[in-house]
Amino acid sequence: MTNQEFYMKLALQNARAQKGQTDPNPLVGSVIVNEGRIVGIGAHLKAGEPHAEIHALRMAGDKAIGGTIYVTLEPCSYHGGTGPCAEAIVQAGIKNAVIATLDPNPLVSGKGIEILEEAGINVQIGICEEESRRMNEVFNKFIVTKRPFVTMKAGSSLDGKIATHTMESKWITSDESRHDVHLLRNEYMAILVGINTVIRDNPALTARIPNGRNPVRVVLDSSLRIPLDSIVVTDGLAETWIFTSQSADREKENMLQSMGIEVFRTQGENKVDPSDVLEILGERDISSLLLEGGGTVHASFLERGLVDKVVLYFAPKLIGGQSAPTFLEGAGAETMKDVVDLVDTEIVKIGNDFKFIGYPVIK
Ligand SMILES: Nc1c(/N=C/[C@@H](O)[C@H](O)[C@H](O)COP(=O)(O)O)[nH]c(=O)[nH]c1=O
Repeated sequence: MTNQEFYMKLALQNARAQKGQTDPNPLVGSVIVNEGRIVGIGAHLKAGEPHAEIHALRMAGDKAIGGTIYVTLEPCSYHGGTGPCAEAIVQAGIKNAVIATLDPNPLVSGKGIEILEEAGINVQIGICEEESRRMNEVFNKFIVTKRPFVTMKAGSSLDGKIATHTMESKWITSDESRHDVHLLRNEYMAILVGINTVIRDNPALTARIPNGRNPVRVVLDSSLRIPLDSIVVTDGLAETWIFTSQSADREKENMLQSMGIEVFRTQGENKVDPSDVLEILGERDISSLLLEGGGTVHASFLERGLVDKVVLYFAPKLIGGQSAPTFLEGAGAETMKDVVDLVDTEIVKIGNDFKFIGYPVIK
């Protein structure tokens, strides 16, 4: 590992530690080094608060003069909350800038670099670029498409079942895995389930970890079948947004709204189109969405190419049963050329379970 990679990885580590706090802003970290010593470290902590570079420059003070700044994302060039970082870096007397990746926002990409270079600062781009881009996979998608980054999550047996054929499902995966799921929920701004999951499991869908941030609970319910005494309707622990269709009962809609539940009537006569859901969530500045099933919902997003990432928790169990539900239902692939391929895959052990992560190839 080169010196530059060492300092950039330290900046990445500081950025990553803020996951779940900075939405809808990206995760950004910065380290300032002068004569072989770290003189400033910073991370963007919360949207609206100072950027990572500003924190690092404040810590470095005069020791920034003649130093090198490492930043995981191109310094901003527009007047955000604390003024443009690129100009602050110039004012502080920094001599070299090492940047992991350019800003994905086409409106500003490259402008920060220009300000640095015009001031005579040596700029190097691309150190740990892939790691930085993957860390901000949510921001990178949302800032360009204004649609949430969608992760499909399931907990299942080795044979892909999410319940027995008698619909028993508590629990398939281990406590450690389910704790990891709550860490995942904490990172996402919204979590989505189909109405069958609400009726069958009556889930809370909250992030039950210390200082956990509960995502907005999104329920696809085309004919407003949701029981009024469901936890997601009555617990008040997080917002619940229900997406329904034109044919849904108005009376039920009014009843839910009187209980503080937002109901979105999408354009479909009897169905809710996932694309409409993503468009509305994007308009409400939801930059990340976790799909928690069931299999029909997963299929409806996956077959439209709307899933950006797959996270599967497999327990070393075999459930079997032709009618036992799996985490992916729907019509399914006709031929092998229609299957969904996953790339950049990773498998980690969690207790006796293992967690699979992969990225669908969008055809
Ligand atoms: N049955 C299982 C899961 N089940 C996932 C969903 O079907 C549940 O309704 C949802 O996680 C319940 O949310 P809660 O009420 O907030 O706990 N998911 C898992 O990873 N492992 C399982 O063994």
